[in-house]
Amino acid sequence: MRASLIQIAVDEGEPVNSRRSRVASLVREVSARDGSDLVVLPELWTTGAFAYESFAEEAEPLEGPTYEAMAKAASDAGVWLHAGSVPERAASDGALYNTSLVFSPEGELAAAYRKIHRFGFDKGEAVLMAAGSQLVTVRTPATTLGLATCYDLRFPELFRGLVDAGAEMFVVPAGWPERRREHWRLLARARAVEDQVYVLACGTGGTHAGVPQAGHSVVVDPWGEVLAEAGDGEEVLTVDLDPAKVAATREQFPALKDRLLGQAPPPRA
Ligand SMILES: NC(=O)CCC(=O)C(=O)O
Repeated sequence: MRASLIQIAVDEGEPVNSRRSRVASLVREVSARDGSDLVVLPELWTTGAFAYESFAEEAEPLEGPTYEAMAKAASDAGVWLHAGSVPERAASDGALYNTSLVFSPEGELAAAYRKIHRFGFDKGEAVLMAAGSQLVTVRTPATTLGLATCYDLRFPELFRGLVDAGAEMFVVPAGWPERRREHWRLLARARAVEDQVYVLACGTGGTHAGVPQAGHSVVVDPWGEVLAEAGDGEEVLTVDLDPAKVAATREQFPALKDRLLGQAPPPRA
């Protein structure tokens, strides 16, 4: 299985419509050039994850312009496409969500994941957006993807939930800032090692809303080895993955079997 992560540079000088068509073209070009089975884009690449004032302005219904452009790009390219996330204005409750979209090679929506942990504490995304409440996995012919977004990476219990739901590959779009780049690199490897899965973590480059982005999209294997890592500009990482390595790693080093599943945690001394 071949995966390509497209680390987009999100700079505010580029209008959202131009970036949307540019990214759709990139999905087609990269898939054709590299023979990718799965293409991954970052979090909130239309606005930038820190461009809080643009969220409401650029919000889209689920089946909005980004959905349409990405569904078409996936079917034109014939790839599974994790299209990163969009600021979604929900038809049901009018709330704003940070929603990831995954399309099948036929251009059908395979899954939508609303980010559960919103970043910003008492400002930014944490107050502007509503929280998702459901774990989402996607069964593809090659593997089962577990979905998470950016700040979610700091919450290992979410990923354990995805493992229990059958995930073998975590796909994590992000808009992580340069200032905490080492947290990003560390946490991506930690999630891979503790859950014995592949981690495909795709961030943004560039600077928006005055926040330089970390870049450093990374692919980690179930043993914690970094298979590929980007720099801080716009860049494509293409990597061959062996889904069977997940089961092999879990058999060779069966630490997941030692979890205290269904038991209360040990009492305090
Ligand atoms: N967009 C985000 O979720 C940013 C997360 C972040 O900056 C951090 O966890 O640190």
